[in-house]
Amino acid sequence: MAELTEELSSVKAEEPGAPTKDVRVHPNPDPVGDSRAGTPTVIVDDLHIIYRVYGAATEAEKGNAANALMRLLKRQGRPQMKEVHAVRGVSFVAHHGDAIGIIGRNGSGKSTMLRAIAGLLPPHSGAVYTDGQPSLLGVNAAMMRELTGERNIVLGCYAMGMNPAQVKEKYDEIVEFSGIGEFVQFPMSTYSSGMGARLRFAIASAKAHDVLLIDEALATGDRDFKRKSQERIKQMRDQAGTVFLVAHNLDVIEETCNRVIWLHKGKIKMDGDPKAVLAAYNSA
Ligand SMILES: Nc1ncnc2c1ncn2[C@@H]1O[C@H](COP(=O)(O)OP(=O)(O)OP(=O)(O)O)[C@@H](O)[C@H]1O
Repeated sequence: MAELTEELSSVKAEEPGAPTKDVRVHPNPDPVGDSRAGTPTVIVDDLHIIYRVYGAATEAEKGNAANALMRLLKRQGRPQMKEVHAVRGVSFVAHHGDAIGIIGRNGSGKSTMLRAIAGLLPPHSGAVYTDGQPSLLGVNAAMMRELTGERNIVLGCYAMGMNPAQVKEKYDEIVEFSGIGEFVQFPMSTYSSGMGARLRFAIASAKAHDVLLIDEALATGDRDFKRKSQERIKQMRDQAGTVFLVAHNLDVIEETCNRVIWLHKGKIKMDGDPKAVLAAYNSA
């Protein structure tokens, strides 16, 4: 309970029955200009996410005649459900104006945690509280590959809640930012993975987001695009948005984020200043 600050108490007081322990509050070390900057925007409280995989069998349970006979004799069905405990008791508080890098080895739970913050995965236990609507921009963000870039821009903008006049106003800027040029008239199935990623980011970032979750979407862009996208993330922070960035490219994390969370086997191994966390991660 020592780690629970007054700030968090006041936010969580509005949630009847909300758990009040094991939440780490991290002060924003680099607050930006907006008056909301520094106030909590995402609270993750002792979050556990468990996937259930049906029909998965261990080596020992795999289908051989002896195992099948034993199951028949014991009147058991096929090997049942397996559980993957992907996020194991994660707690932290993010603030308006934060850009938080999430790092960790393959399978450490980064994407799972982002999907849970976006509300796409229900917690097994614990909770996620958000101020504003989180938007997840991932490698597989919904785009229609058979449609042109142009159609995807229009549909993507509508999906983010823009009206036709706003789409018209933003269209040229999105094409310009994505740098895909005349390819905007081509089906997205003809795009390289970098071009697709640039267009996705250009569409998603055309709107101000309370909480934008970016999962490896910047990984395939070239240097020029990385610079532009980092500049745009900075603008979002200035507008008091909160950005979460999952990336294996640690340079992008270091240049873009004011805070880094290192996940290891579903738990937070370290949380703090990017330089310190990245140094520890690199020497692990
Ligand atoms: N849909 C799913 N069903 C079952 N298990 C899953 C599913 N998605 C992820 N997992 C498991 O959850 C754990 C965490 O996976 P996750 O994708 O969140 O890790 P990650 O840190 O994002 O990995 P990477 O760096 O490889 O993208 C892994 O053990 C993975 O096998």
